[in-house]
Formats: sequence, structure tokens, C-alpha cells
Amino acid sequence: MRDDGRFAGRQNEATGTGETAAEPVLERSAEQSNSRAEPIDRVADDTDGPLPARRPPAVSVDGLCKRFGDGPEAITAVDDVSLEIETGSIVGLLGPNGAGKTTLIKSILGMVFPDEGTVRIRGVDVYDRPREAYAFVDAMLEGARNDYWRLTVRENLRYFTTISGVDPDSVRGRHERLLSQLELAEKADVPVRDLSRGMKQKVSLATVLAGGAEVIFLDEPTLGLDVESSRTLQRELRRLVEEEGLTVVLSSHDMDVVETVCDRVLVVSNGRIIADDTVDALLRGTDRHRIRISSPDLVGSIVSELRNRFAVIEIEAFDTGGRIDVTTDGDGLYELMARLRAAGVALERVRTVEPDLEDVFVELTSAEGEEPTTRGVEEGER
Ligand SMILES: Nc1ncnc2c1ncn2[C@@H]1O[C@H](COP(=O)(O)OP(=O)(O)OP(=O)(O)O)[C@@H](O)[C@H]1O
Repeated sequence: MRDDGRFAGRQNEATGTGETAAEPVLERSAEQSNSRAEPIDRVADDTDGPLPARRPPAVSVDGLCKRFGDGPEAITAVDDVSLEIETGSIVGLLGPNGAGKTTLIKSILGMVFPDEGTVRIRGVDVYDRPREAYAFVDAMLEGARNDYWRLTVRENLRYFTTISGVDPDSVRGRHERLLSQLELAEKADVPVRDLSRGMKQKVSLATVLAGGAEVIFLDEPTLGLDVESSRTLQRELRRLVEEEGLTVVLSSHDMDVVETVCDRVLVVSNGRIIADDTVDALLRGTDRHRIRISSPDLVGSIVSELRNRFAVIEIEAFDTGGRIDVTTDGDGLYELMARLRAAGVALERVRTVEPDLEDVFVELTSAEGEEPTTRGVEEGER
């Protein structure tokens, strides 16, 4: 839910669901406008002498818990999560379906009221001072859905800027820059409904950025985009982070996007953060091998049997037989070969493929007892 950029809310007592009735924050106070001009980068201490420069994290979360329901049926969607997100970085949230990513993001945004824990945005507690905390935060939680399709691209930018409390005329230059950087300038006066899906997605990103948000949350921002549009969007995100100090929290099932664009990855499983590291460190830390096997004898029944025991990442059917990618550790590799031999599978080709983020993800979430949901696995049944 995009919630028009206003996130401060309180629990909806009527439904008891934990969803919030949004409490609109339509204007920035003079104090907030000032804090914008001079971002918080110094925290007073009580020692003499020069103050050490210290920038609070863009987002810090401490001991966050969110349960849905009561008693034995209760679901702990977020389970004692603590994390910090550095200003000027892109952090990816990865996790199987139902792991708790959306609830975590919504809890940070104040769209769901957590049971325990604190959330600070740029050092400001969101529950004590929601307007101030959320003044420079925006989110795109359901892709293009919440832009106004009857308005033109430019009108959408102006509309969302206005409701974030900024006079759109005062940021006309920023709007023109966004239109040009996101390759939307030619379509600026076209109603959003007449644009392609990729264009609509870019309009959503532009409207998220139009009001000057400095911390943005993006849920599946590349979903449904063609390769070219997805790359443009990823390039633009990196540029905004590197040149303008934007902070991005990005949730995606697309491992390639996360691997390419994120400085750091948080893997969420059963409501907890089970890994928190750079992509490189996660790749270095794996002891899994990804084995690619091609054989004319790889038929559905054998693949099903392998799937019961191994993490099958990708399957490709050939006219005769097929190819599968399996991740396993050293011991598993011997077992895999033994099983294939026992099943009479003639190995046409076996090779090791460099592990990628998907392999690491499978390893981490399998260890947690999760059934990993990845593109390859879902596509793979033959
Ligand atoms: N409003 C709600 N009421 C009850 N249970 C909920 C509610 N929202 C989420 N849950 C449950 O909380 C758990 C975490 O869900 P959440 O949507 O946060 O996961 P997710 O990681 O975002 O999943 P996905 O990748 O499928 O979007 C799930 O078991 C889900 O069914």
C-alpha cells in the first residue's frame, strides 16, 4: 500500500488486525523544513572539545515484534528484529513467502502497530514524533497501483509533492530531472493509464521521489518489468544512492536485482533476520556447490525424486531428457551421484557452476526448515 506517502498511524481497533488507520501528515513544520536543510549529522555529547561527527542510521529498529492473533493460532510475523540501515545505501530484504518482510516494512512505516520494539528514522522515534520521523520517508509497496491513472505523469509528480507538504513549483527542477533521468520526459504530459507497465513503474518511482524523500521503501519494484526497464530502474536507484545519498530498503524475490543493486542483504525467515551481510560476503561464506547435470535420462520421475532430497534450483527440458541445477554440500554431492547411478541415469555432462545469491538463499532458508520459493524451482516441474 502506498498510503500516499503518509505513514504515521495507529492500530485499527475496529478490526483488531493490527493494520493502521493512517494519520495523515500533510504539512511540514518550520522545524522540519530546517532539519531538511541541515540533515542530522551531529549528535551532541557532554564532553568538551569538538563534537564528533556522527550521523544516526537512516533507519534503526530495536527488538521489533509483531504477532497476529492470539493463543495457539497466533502468528509471529516479526520476531525480535533489530537492525540498522546506513544512510546512502541500498539494503535488500530477501525471504520466502510469508517470512515477514512486508510486516517488517509496514511496522517500520507505522502502517502496522508492532507489539514490542522501537523504530527510529534518522534518530527520531516514530512513535513519539511520527511527523518528524516520516517527513522524508516514502514507499512504493504495490508497484504502480496507486498513482492516479487519469492524471498525466507530471500531474502525478505535482500531486504527490503537494500531499507531502511541499509546494510543487518550488521543486520544478527536481521533477524535470526525475523525468529526464527516468526517461519519462517525452511522456510527461501523457495520462498514466496510457503508458506501458514499465513506464508506470517508473512513474511510481518518480512520484515516490518527487517530494524529496530521502529514505524510500520499495516492495518488488521491478516486478513485471522487461529486462531493459528493470536495468534502467536499477541504474537510477544506484545513481540516486551514490550521488544524492538516498537510502533504499528494497524487498524483492528477484535475486539478480538484489545481487546487482544492493549493498547489503538481510535474509528474513520465520520473522527473524537469519543473515545480514554484503552480497560478496554471503557468496564467499557458502560451502554449497551448484552442480549442473545434463542427461537424456532425466525424466520427470527422477527429477521428482531428486527434489525430495536436494535443492533443485533450475530445470530445463530438452527434446530428450533435460538439465537440472542442484545445490548441495560435499557429502550431498556423493549421494547425488550415487542416486543418479542407481536410477540408471547416463550422465552426458556434469559441471560445477559458481554459486550465486539464489544458492546462498536456498542454503540459508533450507537450514531454517523453509521450503524455498525461487523462480527456478517454481518454474521447474516437468
Ligand atoms: N493482517 C494479517 N493478519 C494475520 N496474519 C497476517 C497478516 N499479515 C501478515 N500475516 C501473516 O504474517 C506472516 C508474515 O507475512 P508477510 O506478508 O509479512 O510475509 P512476506 O515475507 O512479506 O511474504 P511475501 O513474500 O509472500 O509477500 C504470514 O504468516 C502471514 O500470513
